[in-house]
Amino acid sequence: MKIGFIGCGNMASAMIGGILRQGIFSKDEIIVSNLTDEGRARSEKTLGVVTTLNNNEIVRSAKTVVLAVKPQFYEKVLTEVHDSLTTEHTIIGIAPGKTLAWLEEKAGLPLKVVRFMPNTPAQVGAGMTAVCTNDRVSEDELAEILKITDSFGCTEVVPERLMDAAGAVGGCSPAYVFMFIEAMADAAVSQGMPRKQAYKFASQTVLGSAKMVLETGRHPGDLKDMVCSPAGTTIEGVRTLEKSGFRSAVFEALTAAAEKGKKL
Ligand SMILES: NC(=O)c1ccc[n+]([C@@H]2O[C@H](COP(=O)([O-])OP(=O)(O)OC[C@H]3O[C@@H](n4cnc5c(N)ncnc54)[C@H](O)[C@@H]3O)[C@@H](O)[C@H]2O)c1
Ligand code: PRO
Repeated sequence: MKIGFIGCGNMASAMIGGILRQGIFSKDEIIVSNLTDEGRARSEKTLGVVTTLNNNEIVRSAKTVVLAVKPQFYEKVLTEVHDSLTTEHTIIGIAPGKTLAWLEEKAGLPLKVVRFMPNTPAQVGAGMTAVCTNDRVSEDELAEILKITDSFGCTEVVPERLMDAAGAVGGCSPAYVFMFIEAMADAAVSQGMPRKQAYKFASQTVLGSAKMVLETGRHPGDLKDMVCSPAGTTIEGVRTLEKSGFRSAVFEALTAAAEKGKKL
């Protein structure tokens, strides 16, 4: 086995999807653990990878192990697999708040530790992942790790002190963008547009606007100004968004998410 995932829910499935699509590893080189037989059957059916109910089997069969359970279960899982871990292992944490030092301490031996902060758009190969490592991970090993994260989207290597910021602007923000899309579509529906068409307009507009920021390299404010005709329709919407505290609401939401990450 090349890689093992302890827990195979939303995030693990999204990452494995990219790894398989890009041919980084094959189905028989990936092992995942599930809590129940139903979960195991689901992972086999949807991903076709090797499955087990035994977390120690993951650690015994793969040298790279991703901890893909909720942060509340990290300590329990690390205690459970402690005796199977060796200094040859690379442990990858994907939970907010679980630092490199914390992961190494709970693993109980000096090993390679990596943190990913991915997001759910990884499911469609358009993820954004922050990566940091401890100093046992060499440049060559990091390059291999980046092949994994690049398979499900874009990657930025960041210093660990930026992982909570990355969690907010990358990990959590899809939820806020989906809320924005939903609200835009609701408004279009209230103006008479069919629901399905409203989602298409809202989603494609978010996608296209993001693409403009990425591809033109122009300042978002500049791109916003291009849309606002003098005495036109858009600037009226800008006025009401500013009045409703739109920017501040987004600022506060991301700050709250980053601060929560520091406490987990
Ligand atoms: N969902 C996101 O947007 C996102 C983004 C970035 C990081 N993360 C992080 O990814 C991790 C997983 O999140 P998720 O959204 O995939 O959660 P999830 O609930 O979808 O998946 C977790 C899976 O782990 C399984 N599990 C729980 N305890 C287990 C155990 N002891 N052994 C084996 N399996 C066990 C659960 O049955 C579940 O299938 C979390 O730490 C989360 O913070 C999530
Ligand atoms: N989702 C996880 C959470 O809500 C981590 C980032 C995105 O905690």
